[in-house]
Amino acid sequence: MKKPIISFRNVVKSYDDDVPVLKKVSFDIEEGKFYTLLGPSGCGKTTILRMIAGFSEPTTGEIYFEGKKINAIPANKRQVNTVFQDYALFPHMNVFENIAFGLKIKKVPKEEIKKKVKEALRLVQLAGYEKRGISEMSGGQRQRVAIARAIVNEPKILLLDEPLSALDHKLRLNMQYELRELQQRLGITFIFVTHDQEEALAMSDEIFVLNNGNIVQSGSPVDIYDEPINHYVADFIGESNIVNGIMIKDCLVAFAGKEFECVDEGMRPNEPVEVVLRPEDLELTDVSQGKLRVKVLTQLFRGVHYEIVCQDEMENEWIVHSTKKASVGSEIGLYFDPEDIHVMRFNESEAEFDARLESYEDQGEDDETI
Ligand SMILES: Nc1ncnc2c1ncn2[C@@H]1O[C@H](COP(=O)(O)OP(=O)(O)OP(=O)(O)O)[C@@H](O)[C@H]1O
Repeated sequence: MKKPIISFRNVVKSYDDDVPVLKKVSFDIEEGKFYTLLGPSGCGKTTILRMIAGFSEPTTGEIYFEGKKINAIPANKRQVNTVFQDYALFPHMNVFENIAFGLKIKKVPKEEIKKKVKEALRLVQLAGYEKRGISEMSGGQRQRVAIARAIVNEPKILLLDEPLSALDHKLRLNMQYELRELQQRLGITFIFVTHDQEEALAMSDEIFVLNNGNIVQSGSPVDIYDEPINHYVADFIGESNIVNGIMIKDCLVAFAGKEFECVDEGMRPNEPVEVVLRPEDLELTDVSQGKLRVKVLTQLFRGVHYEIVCQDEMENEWIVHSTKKASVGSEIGLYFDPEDIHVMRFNESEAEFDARLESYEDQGEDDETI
């Protein structure tokens, strides 16, 4: 890994001597990538963002920016800008004044401000909107003004705290695409917070999945979707069938009363495991060709596919997403390939996540302006 732009080492955050809201969190952020902090409400995503921005300090542990400790560096001395959920635009100012605000405070010369605001507006595809009032802009346009206001300062890191949550579904999808494209064009590091797994999968280079003050897994969207580390991640990232099983030996797992060839290795013989099969990886077939014999319990039309709930002979329920229809009450077969089976250890812990972090040495310098 390249030298990280941001590193957290054993960062704990507690309020009022309570149970910590972040419990010894360690991670590295590489420059120029799109990161997403993903997790349910209250898991600590915004707390991490606020500490990167400099609005809040760790109770214990260290935060580094390009190798320098920045725990106590105030927000205005960091090369970091934030786009907030509610955009926090000034309603009485026009678009130009909103975007120019920070530069004016920094006493940047007028001509330079004009040039920078124009460029920022071009980047968010709002060229020519300088004189518009904020109240005359749509939700998506306000969102873009908020982004322009953040990027006009040329930050090295842009933090985005659920910036799409106020938008309707279609606009949200458009903005996902635009944000991703903007990040690639600017080449700066984006750290995006969301509780929406589809958004995280669509936009990110790297996802950190959080639960209850811990990072439980980090990786590319495909890694996290295909190889969830535990039940929580498998359940949170997309719909999953999760059943208990036994890893008989390398590449052979038993569940639902049968043995199946798989691709997982490295577990103890006869280790109890959880087995994940994604609904879209299950194919409906004849009983004779299926690997599992199931009875169809319910079927719902979901637009792109049917969602079919079946039950096997051991009474495990299986959700199947299929473009084919099934008949409720009929007996059918489910077919899947060995690589569609994802085997997870029980109790894959956060301590193991920390151990997997590459060690990043020479981080001993004290706080200083960066
Ligand atoms: N200033 C504060 N004082 C006390 N507790 C706080 C404070 N700020 C946050 N918390 C608590 O810390 C925990 C984590 O909050 P945080 O805002 O980081 O979660 P989140 O994952 O961003 O959630 P959401 O998606 O709802 O914004 C929550 O239990 C919250 O109540």
